[in-house]
Amino acid sequence: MHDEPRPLKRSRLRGREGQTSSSPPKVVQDATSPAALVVDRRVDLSSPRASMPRLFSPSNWLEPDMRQPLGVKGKEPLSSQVGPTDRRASNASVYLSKKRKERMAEPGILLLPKQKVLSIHALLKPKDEPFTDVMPQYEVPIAVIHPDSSGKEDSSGQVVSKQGPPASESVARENGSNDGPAPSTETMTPCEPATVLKESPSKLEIASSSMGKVKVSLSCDSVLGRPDFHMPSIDELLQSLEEKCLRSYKIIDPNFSVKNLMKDVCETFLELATDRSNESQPQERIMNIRPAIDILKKSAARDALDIGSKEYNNCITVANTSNGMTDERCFAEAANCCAARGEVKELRESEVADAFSLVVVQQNQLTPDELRLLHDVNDISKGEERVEIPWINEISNNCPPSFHYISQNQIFQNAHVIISLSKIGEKDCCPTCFGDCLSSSISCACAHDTGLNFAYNSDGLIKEEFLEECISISRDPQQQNLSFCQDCPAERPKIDDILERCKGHLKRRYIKECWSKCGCHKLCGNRVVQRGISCKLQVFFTPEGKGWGLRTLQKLPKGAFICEYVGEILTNREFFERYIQGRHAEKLTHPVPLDAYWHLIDDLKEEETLCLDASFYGNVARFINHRCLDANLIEIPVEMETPEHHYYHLALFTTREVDALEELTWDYGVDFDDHGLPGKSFRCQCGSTFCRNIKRSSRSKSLSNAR
Ligand SMILES: C[S@@+](CC[C@H](N)C(=O)[O-])C[C@H]1O[C@@H](n2cnc3c(N)ncnc32)[C@H](O)[C@@H]1O
Repeated sequence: MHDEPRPLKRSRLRGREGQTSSSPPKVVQDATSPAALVVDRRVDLSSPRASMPRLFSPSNWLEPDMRQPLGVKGKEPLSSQVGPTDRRASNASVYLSKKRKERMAEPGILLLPKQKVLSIHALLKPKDEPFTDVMPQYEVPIAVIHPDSSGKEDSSGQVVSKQGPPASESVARENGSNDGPAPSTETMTPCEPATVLKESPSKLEIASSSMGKVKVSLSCDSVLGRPDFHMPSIDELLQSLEEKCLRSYKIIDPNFSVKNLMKDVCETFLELATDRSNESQPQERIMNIRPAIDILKKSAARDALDIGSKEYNNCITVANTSNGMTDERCFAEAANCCAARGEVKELRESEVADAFSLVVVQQNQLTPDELRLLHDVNDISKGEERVEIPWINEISNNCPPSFHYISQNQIFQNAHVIISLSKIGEKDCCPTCFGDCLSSSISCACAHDTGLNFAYNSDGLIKEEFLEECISISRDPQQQNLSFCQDCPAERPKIDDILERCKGHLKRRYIKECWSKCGCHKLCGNRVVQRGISCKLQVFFTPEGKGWGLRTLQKLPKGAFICEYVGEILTNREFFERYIQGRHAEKLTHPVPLDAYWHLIDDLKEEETLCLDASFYGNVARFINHRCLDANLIEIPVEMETPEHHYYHLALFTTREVDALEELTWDYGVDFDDHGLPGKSFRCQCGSTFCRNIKRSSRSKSLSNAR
């Protein structure tokens, strides 16, 4: 988009030479002019705001050689996505009025304060108009807002109309007045496409038809543009605009949609033009589809368009879905459906309510907590991590589920996790070490748990041998890798049920990292997990029906630390109670038992049998999907501040080299034949040859094929 070249502007003004700018334009019929042009004022697309640099886009994360693949859909050129109706409508040559105040002050401008508009223009109520054989198949715009007061004038300086009855005539008809000439529907002709595009390089247009429809259209003339001009897809354009709005204009609602903003423009236009706000029948009142949450009350984006409705800032649309969840997306989707079809469809309250059981709530009903749960598209961690973790949805309009992002485990209530320096004995730390423990010729005490050898190499990766051992323990469900409790803590909370036999716990290898009582540097090679996430990750919506997932935006080597599985630390009983109270009904996350030490202690107290629950509080690991057996991540317990193993950190490392944009997965250890336990009720879509959720017959076939 670029500013209009001067010669063109002059040519458009040619017909006005010799006129004073204050001469009031008249409305006449003209069979040769492209559209009915009544009022003009343009949005300056070349304003500094409009050309603000994109500070960030998910694709900026990519290494240069991988930027291309991210765009999954919407690759058709814009022109091919514009249906005949769109083209015809864009031909209606209508422009957005920017500031009502300014307009009123400017000479030669026809858009007046509301009452006057009503008395002059034909933008009143949508009403039934008889269709005759000669009428076009589509609705004919009867009013156009034109970029400047010069408008589309004939040589006498009159504003001209082609398709419809002049606005003043329609109003006269509406009012039952016989003063003006009768509107002649027979003279209406279809809008011819493209003529406007040739005349103006870039402009925002609003067209309104006698049927009460309003359409916003953006014209951008490539011929007059730069030589490097190329046509972006509509999806590309919307995504880029949305990112710009979210970032540059500080609109923090991830549901913000440019399509909806355009729809807002239409709705507000119609409102202003027809005084709909005063309509008495609420069920027929057109509902304003607004950007779901206008937190800043007055966004700069809105400023730029200055839609100017008083109540705009006070109302947001929130959908109440049938399952009782609050979801503003339904509404946006409904609007987007229309927009996707190239229509600016008016959603009436009754229609919307039927479809989604929507209610409109006031913005001030959102609690600070709810606002906090909205996800920043550029960083779902909200600054909690060392790196930004963007999220993207290339499949639908859904945004990630609400949860509190935490980067470190937090105790819910009863979990017995005592972090005390006095509990860390000589054998659990290395106070005399200095700098990097890995570079010392003698392994320190912190390497004891890993066979006098650190688990990490100098590149910060898990050493091959240690990693392979961890993988084989986790993937081989043989008896020798399992231990069984006499009195399994996992079974104890089910007090009313028949206690089941311990299902076994994996005998895991541990990593012991240096910590506060150690003398080494924070950058010591034996401190990897505690330094947090360092690779480029992205939360994305999976196309296979697994919901959200996590992927890497860079190629990762084998043994690389990805993230810790972070959540609330609950006792087993607390989790069980949470589960039976139904608090997990809508949550997809699973409890992760910290059970690696259970079998070694006979009288493990209840408050020491812990699990992690990331449903309500968690980090990015809560998006990692399950893959049976051959997942590219593995979880390894990491001990830091508490030497007794009943509480530990669970860190995820790559089991192999992982390509950029590959989804990251780990094996939850789900037993798909066990239907009794929380969080196991999904139909696995992992796609692995070793999937445990496929029917036994096909599983054995695929396993034997694999061998
Ligand atoms: C820890 S969450 C992972 C993130 C989740 N996909 C989301 O959208 O929030 C686990 C849930 O993801 C879904 N899921 C994970 N792995 C899956 C798989 N292999 N096939 C189908 N659904 C899966 C299931 O609904 C499961 O309950």
